[in-house]
Amino acid sequence: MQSLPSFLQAHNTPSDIAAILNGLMTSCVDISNKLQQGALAGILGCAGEENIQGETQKKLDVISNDIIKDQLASMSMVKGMASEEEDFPVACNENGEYLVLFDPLDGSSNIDVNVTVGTIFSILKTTKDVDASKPEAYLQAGTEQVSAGYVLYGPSTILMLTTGQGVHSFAMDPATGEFLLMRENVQIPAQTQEFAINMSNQRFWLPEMQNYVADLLQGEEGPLGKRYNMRWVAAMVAEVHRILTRGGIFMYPYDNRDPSKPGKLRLMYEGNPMSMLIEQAGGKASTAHAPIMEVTPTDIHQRVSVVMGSIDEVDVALSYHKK
Ligand SMILES: O=P(O)(O)OC[C@H]1O[C@](O)(COP(=O)(O)O)[C@@H](O)[C@@H]1O
Ligand SMILES: [Mg+2]
Ligand SMILES: [Mg+2]
Repeated sequence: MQSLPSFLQAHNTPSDIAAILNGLMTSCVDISNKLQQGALAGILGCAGEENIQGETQKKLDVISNDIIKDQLASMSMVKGMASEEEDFPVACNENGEYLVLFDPLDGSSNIDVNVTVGTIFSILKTTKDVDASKPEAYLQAGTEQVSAGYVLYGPSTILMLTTGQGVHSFAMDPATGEFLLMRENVQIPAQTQEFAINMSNQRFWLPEMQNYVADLLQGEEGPLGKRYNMRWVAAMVAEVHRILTRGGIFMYPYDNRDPSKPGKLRLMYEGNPMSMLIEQAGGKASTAHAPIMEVTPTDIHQRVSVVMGSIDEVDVALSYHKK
């Protein structure tokens, strides 16, 4: 089986991008091992701090963030990084030409209940003259990403990766820490009968989303004419992984719980990288009004509403927003 470094080489991945990806995987092996140790290592529970988004940080949010930060800071091609768990971007190496944005631990409310979590990353190209300590340096649209992916820590540890030429999956061999190629050119089925949304927020959604989900729930007796199943893991990595594996639609729509936040998920650390994966696998990713990757970012921590997955089903959801 082909290892990640030899796959990247065989696919002529620019050496700097390959080095960043291999470096990120070194960090993810470390995070995977920490998660395996779990309670035995005394690393579950809260860190006693809040991140810039006002969310309580878990110890493992902080540990994972530090692992990735230390790794990237040592890499000459990394100009700077921005993390969901860091208030401000971190400038790294002056001569670097790449920026790395990441959600070190996605789905962190799952940690204490021993359920799937993940790491999400996005890589942008920059120039040597930018000031990577400034948020403005990172405000590129998702269409500019040169690579994106996630590592899922579940029953096995899996990498889903794109460098703009399809989506490929790798499984970590726990004995060696190597990521080995499992599937090339993953494709999402165009149609689905499975949706994922946090139904407890229903009363906060806009009427368009209320109407679409009401029709999903009517099944074969409703206008969509088919019976749907529902899943909610509470980790975007797991929801997107399910969609890349067997199709589906995942939504974290705008809601009016807090009018200052157009959705819960973060554009730069979650929305953009996951959209690149979904679109590279033949799916579609939208805010409900525009492609997520075409949103012009104004803040590194900004939120975005998300409707992504099987292309035909996403189009059905979007049709409710045009009515
Ligand atoms: O609390 P909810 O509504 O179930 O939220 C779940 C969503 O929040 C997230 O956990 C947010 O990510 P973080 O854990 O990185 O903050 C997503 O992965 C997931 O889709
Ligand atoms: Mg997250
Ligand atoms: Mg997180």
